[in-house]
Amino acid sequence: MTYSGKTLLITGGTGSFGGTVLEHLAKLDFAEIRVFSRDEKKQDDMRRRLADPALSFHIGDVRDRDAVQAAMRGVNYVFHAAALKQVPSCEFYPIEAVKTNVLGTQNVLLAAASEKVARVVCLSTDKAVYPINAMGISKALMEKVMVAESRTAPAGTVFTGTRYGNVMMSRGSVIPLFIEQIRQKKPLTLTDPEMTRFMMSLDDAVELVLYAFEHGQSGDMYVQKSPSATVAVLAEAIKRLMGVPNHPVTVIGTRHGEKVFETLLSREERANCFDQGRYFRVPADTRDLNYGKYFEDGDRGISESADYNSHNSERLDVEQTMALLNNLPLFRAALAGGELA
Ligand SMILES: O=c1ccn([C@@H]2O[C@H](COP(=O)(O)OP(=O)(O)O[C@H]3O[C@H](CO)[C@H](O)[C@H](O)[C@H]3O)[C@@H](O)[C@H]2O)c(=O)[nH]1
Repeated sequence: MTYSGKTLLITGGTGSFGGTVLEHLAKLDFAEIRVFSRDEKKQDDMRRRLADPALSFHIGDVRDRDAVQAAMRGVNYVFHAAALKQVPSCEFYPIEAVKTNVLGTQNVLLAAASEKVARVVCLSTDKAVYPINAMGISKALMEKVMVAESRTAPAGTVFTGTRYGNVMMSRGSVIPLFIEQIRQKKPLTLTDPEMTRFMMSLDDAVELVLYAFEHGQSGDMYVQKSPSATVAVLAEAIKRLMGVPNHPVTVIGTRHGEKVFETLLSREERANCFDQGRYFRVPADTRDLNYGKYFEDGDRGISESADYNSHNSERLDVEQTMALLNNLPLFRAALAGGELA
């Protein structure tokens, strides 16, 4: 596809997703890329760092429909990345998660529909599937809002979503934490050695969003097939790569709001999705609101299906996890003594 003359808006564009997607987009020839976010300092840092005349910066909050609408004028495409995504803060302030993740998404989609935007991709997380914490619950509702709005969107406006798992080396996540603990000669704090997580790089996450952007039909959710690792394997891989195989480990137990594994596709979604090689496409549920059917028609496919989770996906061993980590520029920079994000 050619994007010359087109304008893209990225909500939450100063975050780690925004920074990486902009590197990928530089090759795609957009006329203008608008970054919409709340923090003027982060915008100013990004403006200086990238010094790109195609980039423009818009201060605003997705909770504010007028601000979203104003930023959306003349826009062709939207990546909706703005979110409250930290599990503990959403746990203590669930209504704040609803305001940003649910109502904010509705604002983005309604503004996009009224401004005749061609495509919107909403970013979600594996924590939205069988959710147990407020962050995951709010993201699950966000996905429902995306699918519901896709049903009534005007012709020519396509809403899609992506769901991805843990992004390795992302700010505040376990890998930089373990690196820091090794640097400070403190024991690694393992929650539960058998706990598993999907392992994705930031580039994988960006490629998934670009795939949904280019191929998605309205109401589709896209998921990337991802390998997973236990926390014990991850810790072992980091210790070996940092040359301290005997570094001590303490098991601290499961944290507030944490699951022993994450799920990228529910049983029902897996029964109804399309396998597209690297990705699964989950089409929108096109059943109507006919409760008679709901009580009379079951689906054997669902009964026989299993969900796609980090316990039953391809499991990485220590060597494979080391290879994956070694492929991450941010990890290699950290090994060389660089600053952690
Ligand atoms: O000291 C620690 C911290 C984490 N872990 C384990 O490492 C895995 C990954 O933990 P992260 O904190 O990196 O990732 P989470 O799956 O907990 O979720 C993270 O990613 C989410 C986005 O999907 C949110 O941003 C959330 O707040 C953030 O913690 C988990 O099994 C966790 O139990 C440890 O063993 N020890």
